[in-house]
Amino acid sequence: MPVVVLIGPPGSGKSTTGELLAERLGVAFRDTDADVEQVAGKPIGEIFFDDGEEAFRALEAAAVGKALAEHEGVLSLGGGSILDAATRELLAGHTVVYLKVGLDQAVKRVGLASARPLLVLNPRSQLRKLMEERRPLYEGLAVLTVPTDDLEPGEVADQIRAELKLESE
Ligand SMILES: Nc1ncnc2c1ncn2[C@@H]1O[C@H](COP(=O)(O)OP(=O)(O)OP(=O)(O)O)[C@@H](O)[C@H]1O
Ligand SMILES: O=C(O)C1=C[C@@H](O)[C@@H](O)[C@H](O)C1
Ligand SMILES: [Mg+2]
Repeated sequence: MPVVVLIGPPGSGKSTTGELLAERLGVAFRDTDADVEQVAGKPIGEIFFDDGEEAFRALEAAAVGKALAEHEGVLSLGGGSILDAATRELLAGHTVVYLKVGLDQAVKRVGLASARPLLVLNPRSQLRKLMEERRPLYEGLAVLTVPTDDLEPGEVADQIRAELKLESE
């Protein structure tokens, strides 16, 4: 079972913070977005473009199920993976941490990073919509919520360690 499962919208820092947290705990890091890309043999943007979001979500649900079953370290989930009801059920009993981010910060952060297929056109209004839709799902799944707006990724990682009393291996 993963030590910690990170959830949150695009730009919340799941990949960045997850990698740092794993490093500090001395455990492996895994990101289901990378798992999906490996299975599909192409980047997420191309999966959306060639096969559509539904096909991506099916690959994602399978990747999350597999990672939850076999990964022992820190696991970051794709931002929209919690839209799937079966995935939400699988997350029960896991140490799920919600990385919370405000709209302004999220817009800034995704603007800095590589293209995200759902945010190509008008990232601010797309992000606002998906954050509003998903907030109750993220909140309902989390055993810990960390507001990240005023923290560096390393500080977020340290807060998770402290709040969950996680020891390095
Ligand atoms: N706490 C933070 N403070 C400042 N910048 C951050 C923070 N967390 C992440 N970032 C930056 O924001 C960008 C997006 O972060 P990251 O890719 O980790 O988000 P994500 O939650 O994994 O997004 P996605 O759902 O699209 O995979 C990166 O450029 C990263 O360096
Ligand atoms: O929030 C989302 O729906 C997404 C987030 C990313 O992690 C990727 O899984 C993909 O870009 C979709
Ligand atoms: Mg990510």
